[in-house]
Amino acid sequence: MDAQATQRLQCSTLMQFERLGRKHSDSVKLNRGFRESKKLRVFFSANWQSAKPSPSGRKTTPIEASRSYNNFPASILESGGFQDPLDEELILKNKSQEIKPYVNGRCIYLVGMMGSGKTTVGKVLSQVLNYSFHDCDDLVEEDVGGTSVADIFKLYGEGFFRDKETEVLKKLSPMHRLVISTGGGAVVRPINWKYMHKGISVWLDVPIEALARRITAVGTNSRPLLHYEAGDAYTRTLTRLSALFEERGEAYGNANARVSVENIAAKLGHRDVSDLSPTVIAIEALEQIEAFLKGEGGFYGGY
Ligand SMILES: Nc1ncnc2c1ncn2[C@@H]1O[C@H](COP(=O)(O)OP(=O)(O)OP(=O)(O)O)[C@@H](O)[C@H]1O
Ligand SMILES: O=C(O)C1=C[C@@H](O)[C@@H](O)[C@H](O)C1
Repeated sequence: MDAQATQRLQCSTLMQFERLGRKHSDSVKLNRGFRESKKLRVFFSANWQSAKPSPSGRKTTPIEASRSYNNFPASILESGGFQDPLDEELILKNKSQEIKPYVNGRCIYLVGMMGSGKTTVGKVLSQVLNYSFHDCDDLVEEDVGGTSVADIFKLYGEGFFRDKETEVLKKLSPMHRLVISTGGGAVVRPINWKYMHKGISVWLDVPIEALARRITAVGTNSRPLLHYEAGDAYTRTLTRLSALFEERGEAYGNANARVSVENIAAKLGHRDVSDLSPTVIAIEALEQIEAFLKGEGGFYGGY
């Protein structure tokens, strides 16, 4: 990235913090040493915290953000937690506007295990980027005359399903301005990566235990690969997911960007990844996409 582009990005994030600060309070202190020390620290006053309770009734804690210039733009989530949904929405909107020109219409492919939130987070991303959302499983079902994924597995077998999945990815690959939730197993076929690499791929990395909890809550009817193990529902799901992840963990690593919900939770001081809203995860996805674009070598330089 050239120096001018770097400077533009710094200014934009700085302004984003400033805008947030002005919206809520006049008492934002920006560390004056930022440019010299190459660090930005933003403090929102305790004043603001008491003047503006979160709609959920939770008391928000003072926010402190520390940005390292070296890995700029590192996640805005290091701020210590924007617990107000309105703040999350605003940050998401600003971030999407900031990086949209650089994404330049490329499709975003979300990959990850079953239940990792590809559909939920994908819809948030598509809305904020003004892209269309597509779910590969739905497209396969349509292609097979409205047959459910579970029935496709039962009637025609997994190989047939995987062929259809590849066909769908091939059809999507020349398109633009889509957010695509891929099937959990789409990563295993190298040919699928050829298609997905036409866009930007993002791996939603969620711990197996959290996946098993989510899936157990909604049931495994639509997830035929989870129908085999014995035991209670949670243990069965966990066992099967663990085996699948053993096979696929490496393949998910082919994605251009990785969103680790464990990392987000750690940054925000949450003990449970289930406390993270889809909006916060979407913000991190945009941050990681941005980091990928920076690393593409010269892409930002054209702007
Ligand atoms: N951030 C989140 N916190 C808690 N629950 C979530 C979160 N994101 C998604 N879920 C829940 O987890 C379940 C699976 O989510 P979703 O359908 O988005 O995952 P998916 O990756 O698209 O799954 P699949 O590949 O199996 O279709 C849903 O019940 C959803 O409501
Ligand atoms: O993880 C998988 O292999 C799958 C995930 C689902 O999205 C579906 O694509 C199908 O049930 C297979």
